[in-house]
Amino acid sequence: MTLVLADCTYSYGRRKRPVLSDFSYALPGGLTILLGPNGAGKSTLLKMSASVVVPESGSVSFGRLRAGSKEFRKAVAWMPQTITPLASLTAREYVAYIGWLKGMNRGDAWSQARRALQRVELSDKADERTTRLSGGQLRRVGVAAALVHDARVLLLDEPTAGMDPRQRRVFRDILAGLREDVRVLMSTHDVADLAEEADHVTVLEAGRILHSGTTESFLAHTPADVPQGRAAEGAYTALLGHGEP
Ligand SMILES: Nc1ncnc2c1ncn2[C@@H]1O[C@H](COP(=O)(O)OP(=O)(O)OP(=O)(O)O)[C@@H](O)[C@H]1O
Repeated sequence: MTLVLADCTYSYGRRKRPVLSDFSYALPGGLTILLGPNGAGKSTLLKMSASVVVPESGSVSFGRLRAGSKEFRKAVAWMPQTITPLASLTAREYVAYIGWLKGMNRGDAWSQARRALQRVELSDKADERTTRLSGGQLRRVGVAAALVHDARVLLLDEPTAGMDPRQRRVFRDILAGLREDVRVLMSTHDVADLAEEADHVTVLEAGRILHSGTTESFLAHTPADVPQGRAAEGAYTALLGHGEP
């Protein structure tokens, strides 16, 4: 059972050209990295998959769960690209609030928020107002919020942006420690980020899938003259034929 987008079209405003047109995608198992240049449609794809925005046509589902249903909301977690700090909420309250929005009862949301903050090593900031956190700390609050309700699909929009190297390591360990049946789709501009851990790579350009397959099949695009350690970058550049990560 997986997350499936079938023939989805979405545009920001009636007169705008669709960002995604008749777009179909089935999220593979394990960890999938979503790559693509600025404006390719990665955030839009993640938002549509999370049912945060609704396609004009087509459908989004997770097994028998239709996007928008309460069960779908519980099963699918989304971490936005920008975590908006709220002066009235501490880190723990923020994470618990997301848990509550996802259908947890207040008690569970409160206790699981503590545990989720522990996982991102932010226990010492649990009672700090979110407006007083650094950019990297806020992203970790975002990761904790995505983890709090034990979702079966995690949709993460540039989760590692702004994280220091130690926190990236912690994040990798979190991914490695997820239950085997949890599927993750995460966007990143750091092409080498998680290239070793990822099971699959999907590359978007201008709303189209340029490549979607195993990490091995992605790395097979690496030109022969690319130095060691830069294979992922080489494969990405070769696939795009141009362009920056
Ligand atoms: N709220 C919005 N209103 C209007 N247009 C938007 C909005 N959000 C995104 N777009 C447009 O939709 C297209 C895809 O944007 P999207 O954010 O999905 O790309 P992305 O691949 O995530 O980019 P980035 O790597 O810069 O985060 C872009 O052309 C962008 O200008």
